[in-house]
Amino acid sequence: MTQVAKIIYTITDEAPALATYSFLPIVEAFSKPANVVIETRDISLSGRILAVFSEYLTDEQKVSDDLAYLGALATAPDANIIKLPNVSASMPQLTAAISELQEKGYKIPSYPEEPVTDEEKVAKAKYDKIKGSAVNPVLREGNSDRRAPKAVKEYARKHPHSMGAWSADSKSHVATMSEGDFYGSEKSVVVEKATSVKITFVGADGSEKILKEKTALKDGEIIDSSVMSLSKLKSFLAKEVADAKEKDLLFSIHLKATMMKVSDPILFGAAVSVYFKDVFEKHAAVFDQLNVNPNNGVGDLLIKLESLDAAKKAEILADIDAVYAKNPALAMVNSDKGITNLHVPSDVIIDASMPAAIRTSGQMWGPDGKGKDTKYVIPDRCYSGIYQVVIDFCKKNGALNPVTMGSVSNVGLMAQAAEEYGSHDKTFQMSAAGKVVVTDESGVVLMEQAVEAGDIFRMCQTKDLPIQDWVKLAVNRAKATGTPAIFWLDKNRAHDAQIIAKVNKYLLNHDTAGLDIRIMTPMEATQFSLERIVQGLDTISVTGNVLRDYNTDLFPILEVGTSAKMLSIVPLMNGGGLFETGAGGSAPKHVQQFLEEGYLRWDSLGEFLALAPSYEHLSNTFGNPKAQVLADTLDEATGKFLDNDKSPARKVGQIDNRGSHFYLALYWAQALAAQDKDAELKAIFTPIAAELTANEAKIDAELIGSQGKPQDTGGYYKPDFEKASAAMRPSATFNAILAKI
Ligand SMILES: NC(=O)C1=CN([C@@H]2O[C@H](COP(=O)(O)OP(=O)(O)OC[C@H]3O[C@@H](n4cnc5c(N)ncnc54)[C@H](OP(=O)(O)O)[C@@H]3O)[C@@H](O)[C@H]2O)C=CC1
Ligand SMILES: O=C(O)CCC(=O)C(=O)O
Ligand SMILES: [Mg+2]
Repeated sequence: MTQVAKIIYTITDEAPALATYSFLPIVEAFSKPANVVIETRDISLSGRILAVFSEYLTDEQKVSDDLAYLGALATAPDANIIKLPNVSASMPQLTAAISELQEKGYKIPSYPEEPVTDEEKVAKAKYDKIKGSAVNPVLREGNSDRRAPKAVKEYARKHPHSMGAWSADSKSHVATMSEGDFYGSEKSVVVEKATSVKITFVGADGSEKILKEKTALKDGEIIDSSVMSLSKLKSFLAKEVADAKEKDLLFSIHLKATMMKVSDPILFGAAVSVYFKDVFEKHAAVFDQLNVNPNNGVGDLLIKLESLDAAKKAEILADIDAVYAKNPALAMVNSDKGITNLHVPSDVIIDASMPAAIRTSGQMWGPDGKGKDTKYVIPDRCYSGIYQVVIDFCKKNGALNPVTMGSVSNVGLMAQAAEEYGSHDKTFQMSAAGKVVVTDESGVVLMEQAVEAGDIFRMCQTKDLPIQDWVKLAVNRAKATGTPAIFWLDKNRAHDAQIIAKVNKYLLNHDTAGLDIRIMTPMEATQFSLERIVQGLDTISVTGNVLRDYNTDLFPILEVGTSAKMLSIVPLMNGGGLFETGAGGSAPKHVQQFLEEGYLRWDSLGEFLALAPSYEHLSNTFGNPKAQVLADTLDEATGKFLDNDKSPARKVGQIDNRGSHFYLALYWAQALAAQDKDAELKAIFTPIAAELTANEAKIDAELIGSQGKPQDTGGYYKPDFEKASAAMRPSATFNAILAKI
């Protein structure tokens, strides 16, 4: 164990990174008198790019590989990490970040789309590792416990967010495949003893190609394989495009192209190429020349058209317009700017996009900027059914009511890259027909899947110790709350059947007398939880990694308006603590608003909620009672913050993120001044609280006064520290008081 009681605060991207310029100085100031050191580690997209391309940089430009450091730390017993959301980059985000860094004088290579030289091949491999959800799987050496704290739930009951009314004859629905998907093809095996497996493609002509030489497996590990048929996917999509047109619905597709960085961009690209079939067929030669890849969306296509001569460009744009006229209208991401659901693969991320639509009467926005019933295309059947159950429930019972509804918390199996979210290095698109074979060390065939050219083969791993830990966490939460805990598992899925056997086995290790623990299919569990929710009753959802992600946006967005207000704890399996903030992402829309209007809507409640258990954990691991005082007073301050409604509003002239930080600091200092557990902290914070209280109106005026004009942070993916700090800390009075601590 190291001697210094240390919390690592992560530097990330977009809105949470901006918030950090204002909030971190407060955290540092309040921690210092309690002998708690706050260190930062940069896991932003730009930081991660620079860390792995050192050889292209000058000595001054080189940075340390903080993600590697944190990955190792996460397995240490004294780890204490506050993890803010970071960008899980899609291709368009990655290329934008690379360009920004190049413009700033970093001589890193561009993304080699078609690498030829060895150097290009290495660069592409490095970028592909940075792409997508590259941070969370590294840090998540534990399972997840996410819930809306009582104070947050009470706040929502007192200040209910808007909920769009539901009509019984809403035509909105989920469209999902009936065959040829991952669900339909899944095979699963448990290896009793540690071994390693090889994944090989065997062509119809008998030729062999090793897809992955070696994947190490531990005792009792579950492995699965499944296939998405590209031809069945495309015919399904074509049928749904036609059906949306006939039923006069908006067409939308909901995927997780960030976290599922290999498979889902291909699914997204299939939707783009099916919807815009006429354009892609007619202009195939030009698109080939321009390196157009439908997986990167229409946005990327439009950028590439810029390099054509005016006549050719006009012709293609006219053909695109003809497609819009012929096909159903697309759901919009931003109707003012003409950005559709098919523009950017990372603009529509299922965990946030589906609940947002359900909250808005089951509608999305059409090209005319008006809400309209929508077809929600979620190709694979594994989890799509839960959203249809919620839609049916709202059609029958009307919108849920935040004032009276209960809560669905989550205990999620996540540790050690569990299930689909760890499958990237074992996911491949097939270039020819044949079969994919998974063999163990002794050459025994464990699984075999038939494939056609274009199909996606995927293998997942789920380790046994994380499953044991997850079952334990579920039992502990059920005991602590007296609430039913439902395992969302479908015995008809090969993978889930293996998990069910392990759950039944490991539940026997615990005293479950008097607890209500059940196993239901995801669709049954959704129905059961909703029936309870409308009676004001709580239910724990105990789920695998994907449903952990989906449920921790779905229920919070309906219950408390946003997943930003979630407590999100990851008890690391080796004893450390990872405290994630909220359950949502990096809210790119908020950055745009800040740059244009000087108003930052990001709600840091997730950061406040994460920090308290982090201090508490630190107090326990390092025997530092002052840290416990910080935790208790921070909780008190957060309660008062909610009572007094000091979260950011939405518009210029009202309190924003920076104002919310001031109020938290004010209430925190007041709570530290009022407590009697630690005389030293009381003495330090009494004058600070008095000064903050006396200057409340002045500070508030300085903060509000800075709003309403464009801001310069010196960069999007790599802001300039001085400029961003100045923009985020505009109250000289507040800064001067903080400096006195
Ligand atoms: N843990 C992580 O690291 C995660 C990272 N991401 C990444 O975030 C980026 C954007 O993803 P996206 O799906 O758009 O998700 P976001 O959560 O960033 O945005 C969706 C919407 O959620 C609301 N929201 C989320 N957090 C807050 C907050 N703290 N305060 C106020 N509102 C909030 C806003 O909604 P409204 O406008 O309705 O108020 C926002 O526009 C992607 O790059 C993605 O990879 C996504 C999820 C998790
Ligand atoms: O890692 C990511 O890309 C997103 C994570 C996420 O959405 C979640 O854990 O809720
Ligand atoms: Mg999520």
